[in-house]
Amino acid sequence: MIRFENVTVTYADAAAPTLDGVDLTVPEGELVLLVGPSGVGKSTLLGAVSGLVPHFTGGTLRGRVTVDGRDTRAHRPRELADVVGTVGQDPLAHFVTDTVEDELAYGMESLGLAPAVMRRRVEETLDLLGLAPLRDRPIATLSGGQRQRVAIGSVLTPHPKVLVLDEPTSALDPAAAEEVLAVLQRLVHDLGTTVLMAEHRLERVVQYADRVVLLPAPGAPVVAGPPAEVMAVSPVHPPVVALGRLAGWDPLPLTVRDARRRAGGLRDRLAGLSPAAASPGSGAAVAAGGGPAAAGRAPVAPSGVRAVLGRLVRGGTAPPAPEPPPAAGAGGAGRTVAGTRALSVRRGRVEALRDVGIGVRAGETVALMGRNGAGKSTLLGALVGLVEPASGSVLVGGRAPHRTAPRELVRHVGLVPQEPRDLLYADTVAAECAAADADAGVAPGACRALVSELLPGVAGDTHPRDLSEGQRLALALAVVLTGRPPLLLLDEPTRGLDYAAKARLARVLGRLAAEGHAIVMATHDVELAAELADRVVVLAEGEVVADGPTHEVVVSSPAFAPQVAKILAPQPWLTVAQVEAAL
Ligand SMILES: Nc1ncnc2c1ncn2[C@@H]1O[C@H](COP(=O)(O)OP(=O)(O)OP(=O)(O)O)[C@@H](O)[C@H]1O
Ligand SMILES: Nc1ncnc2c1ncn2[C@@H]1O[C@H](COP(=O)(O)OP(=O)(O)OP(=O)(O)O)[C@@H](O)[C@H]1O
Repeated sequence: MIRFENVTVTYADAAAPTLDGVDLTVPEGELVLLVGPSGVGKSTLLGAVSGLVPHFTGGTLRGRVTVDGRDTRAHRPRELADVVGTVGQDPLAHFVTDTVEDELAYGMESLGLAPAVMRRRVEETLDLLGLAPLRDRPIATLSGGQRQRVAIGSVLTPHPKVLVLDEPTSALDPAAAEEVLAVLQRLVHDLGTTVLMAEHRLERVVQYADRVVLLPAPGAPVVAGPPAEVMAVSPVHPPVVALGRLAGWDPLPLTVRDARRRAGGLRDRLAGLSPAAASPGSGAAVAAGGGPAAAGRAPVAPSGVRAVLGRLVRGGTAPPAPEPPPAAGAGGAGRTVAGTRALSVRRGRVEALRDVGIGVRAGETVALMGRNGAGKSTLLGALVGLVEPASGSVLVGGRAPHRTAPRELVRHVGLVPQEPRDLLYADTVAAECAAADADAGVAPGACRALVSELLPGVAGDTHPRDLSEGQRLALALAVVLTGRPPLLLLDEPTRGLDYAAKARLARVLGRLAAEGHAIVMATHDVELAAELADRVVVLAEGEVVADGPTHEVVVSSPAFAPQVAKILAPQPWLTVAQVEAAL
């Protein structure tokens, strides 16, 4: 159904091709998973199928890509729309209407489907994706995960033969991700739909794949085959595979269930041992950047987030340095740096937070978890003064954020928003980093070194808009981390990041926590939470429903337990690193 014949894609001004001589066949009615490190070219490959590459991205495509017999270079994306449905990494960029219901109908309208069919499919899709309560909502008021569901729903309704999905579960809570994958699998099985999907969270998806296609390194030949065979050699693999490789299991299990069946011996070896406290904060491997370049482009759109936070103190005099973080007690958390008391927040008609009381201490890393729309981003927003309390109070560094001047507030708190684009405004990575260094009043080069530590190989002269998703997130993280605020807020900080990059992020954050910075991250990434958080706070419909040490909260919940915990239960292990250290 999809065919690549000797396909080479080279972006304008790039030193080397992003894809080089790719040959690939995706048969009709298969679910094929595309995997590979951050920035390797997965989105580029998907774009060549939907026609976005090179029609919208520029650059050159040599060779031939056909979808259902149509050459994607000869057909613009619009002319492929009846065959291919595409969900990109940034759904917001592709929404064409204002409300949920209209967006679900739009694709069918442009294909001229009968009104009765349209009506039926909209209703089906609203139910399928849990969107019925949101049907009249303006899309602009939806949470990140709610938007991602709408984006997925809007490509399902026209029933295209081919679905091309770029990290479709990145903003979804674990249960929603399972639902979406079950829906996709049903389309593949029942309708013969062909699905090509790129994902980083392999623990969520690999068991649904008929085949896996691996891009191992930029420009390297693709490796395609049955999931277990590719996972055995892949540089990116889920914890279940990492554990299987560590324990020498053969064949390699891809599911928790298969791994549990083989785990008896490993459990025996681990009996009587206990997980050592993780110490991620050591060593700074700094690699130089290098790679493709892009010409100057229009600035990335500004946004409310940036206007209020972080990057506002630009030009002119350097801002006051951030307050040094209060010292943490040896091995334990220090004094409270931020907190809420009986906090309620309204957003439009929605009571997004209700009676929330939490405190965050110096040196503590807190994971905020909970369903899409539970109020996680709203809580982070309240901590930086982006949203006002309806009742109750918020204090950060002793101040009420919404009443504190931004210039003062940035000394106490920094936020990496869910959409990293919102934070970036310069024309190049280098300029962005220079501004971040100046804003923070630190030596030039600090931000750039952080970018390279998080994700080696990001070229300094690239326009932030041309970065891959993971590269852009690494840049946004570096910009905020350069400011070293005492309270660091991260909204879903792993989109586009491969496992190695996540481990490096964990190391950087671990270092900051050890120095006394407090970290609060809203995340659906249960593996990251297990690795990094001391404490997990679970929100449900705006209320705190659990708050406690990570191992207690996540292990007691099937939705939030990491793979290793499920495999080795009832033993107390959460991560492969813990198991490896103990053996
Ligand atoms: N429009 C563009 N112009 C120039 N370079 C680009 C453009 N789009 C992507 N690139 C570069 O091509 C490389 C591959 O990017 P791509 O988005 O395909 O990677 P990816 O594997 O999808 O990454 P991620 O996992 O982070 O989403 C990156 O180095 C990126 O900077
Ligand atoms: N401007 C707005 N008007 C109306 N409702 C809003 C607005 N902004 C957010 N909401 C609603 O408030 C609730 C909380 O949203 P929030 O973004 O805090 O959720 P979240 O837990 O971060 O979700 P996700 O996991 O999907 O990112 C959601 O139901 C959302 O639809």
